[in-house]
Amino acid sequence: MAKSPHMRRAVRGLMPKNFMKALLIGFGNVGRTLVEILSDGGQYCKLKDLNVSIIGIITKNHGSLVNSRGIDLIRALSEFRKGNFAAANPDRCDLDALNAVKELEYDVMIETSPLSIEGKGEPAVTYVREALSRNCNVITANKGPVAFAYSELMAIAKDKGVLLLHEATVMDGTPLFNMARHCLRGARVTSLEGILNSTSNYVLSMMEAGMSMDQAITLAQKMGIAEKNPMYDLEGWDSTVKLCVLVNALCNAKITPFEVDRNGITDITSDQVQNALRAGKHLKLICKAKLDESSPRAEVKVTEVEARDIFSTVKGQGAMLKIYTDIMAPFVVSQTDPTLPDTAYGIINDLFEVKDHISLHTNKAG
Ligand SMILES: NC(=O)C1=CN([C@@H]2O[C@H](COP(=O)(O)OP(=O)(O)OC[C@H]3O[C@@H](n4cnc5c(N)ncnc54)[C@H](OP(=O)(O)O)[C@@H]3O)[C@@H](O)[C@H]2O)C=CC1
Ligand SMILES: N[C@@H](CC=O)C(=O)O
Repeated sequence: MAKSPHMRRAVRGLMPKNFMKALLIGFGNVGRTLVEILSDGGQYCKLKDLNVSIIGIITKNHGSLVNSRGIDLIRALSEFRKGNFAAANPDRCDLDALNAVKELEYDVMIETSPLSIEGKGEPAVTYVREALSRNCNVITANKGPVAFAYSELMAIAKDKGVLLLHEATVMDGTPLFNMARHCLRGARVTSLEGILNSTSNYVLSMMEAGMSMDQAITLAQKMGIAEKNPMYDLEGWDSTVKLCVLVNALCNAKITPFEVDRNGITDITSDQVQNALRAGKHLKLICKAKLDESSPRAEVKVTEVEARDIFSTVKGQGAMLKIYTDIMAPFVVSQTDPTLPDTAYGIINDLFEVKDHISLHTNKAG
């Protein structure tokens, strides 16, 4: 591959040998939180062995930073807090995501651009496909690629001998896909049931406490947990894509979001929430998938759950997944009050997996 100006960019600082080079697509709530944690030298002592260096940060409207020897992350964060990467930053450039994915040299691409339902996961599906095709590992927090193109992308990853990981896509950093990969071997997942969207559960909980839907949505946006387009949360799309990721990854089945029978919480009124509460019940956006037949059946629906139902214990932005298998009795994975560091941790956990993979397999074409 010809060396582009971005690859020859000025060398500042020293990147020790064996550092994993990461290209970060997106520098929003998730991307920035990840960088804050990675750049916070002393606080997280168990991260010191990760040895990751971010060589590119790409945004859509806020410019990009590229340095093949590693970006100064503290400077990037501090400049971005003032609104943008500074024009005086020697790493600043206008490289867009597709060209960055195609041109730069990196070991792992981290995808944190927004979910797109209308675009069926694009342009992130293309970014992931391009990175995998270049023998690069991929970690995505964006659910689009794994909800819309799971089998195609996994086949490329397998063919190239690289990893496509997505722990942060469902229940943030809660070890769900890692757990399934290592601890569900030999068991067939037959059904899934869960509350998977933090924002809608938060909104319903706040409406129980007397807040209006609009006030609650504004708070969820301030917390950084709502999608860029919050209607994806409220109309059940985010739950739907998460359910698809779970079905595709845990059940080895093929499903895309448009095959899910979906509704959301947009039409739910405060009166309905309060009436349920008076009857000792709670309104919850419940996701269900059944894998018994040849093609999976999946739905996302507002459901009145009894106080004794385990899903009624999911408060605020919490989430819960009940997993049914052919061998064991159903078990539950639950998450309390996740915030952005939880999502960033999902990516960090995947980075450790990529690091191990790279040290085991040295078949990167370069
Ligand atoms: N927030 C959360 O709690 C969680 C989010 N996720 C997922 O993680 C992803 C990121 O979420 P979040 O950080 O909150 O989103 P934000 O909207 O805060 O940030 C998105 C970032 O992606 C950039 N971007 C937008 N379009 C493109 C594009 N076409 N190519 C390259 N970069 C692009 C944006 O740049 P610019 O600002 O310049 O437009 C911005 O830097 C989403 O897919 C979301 O579903 C997953 C788990 C939890
Ligand atoms: N918008 C999502 C963020 C995490 O995936 C949610 O509310 O759950």
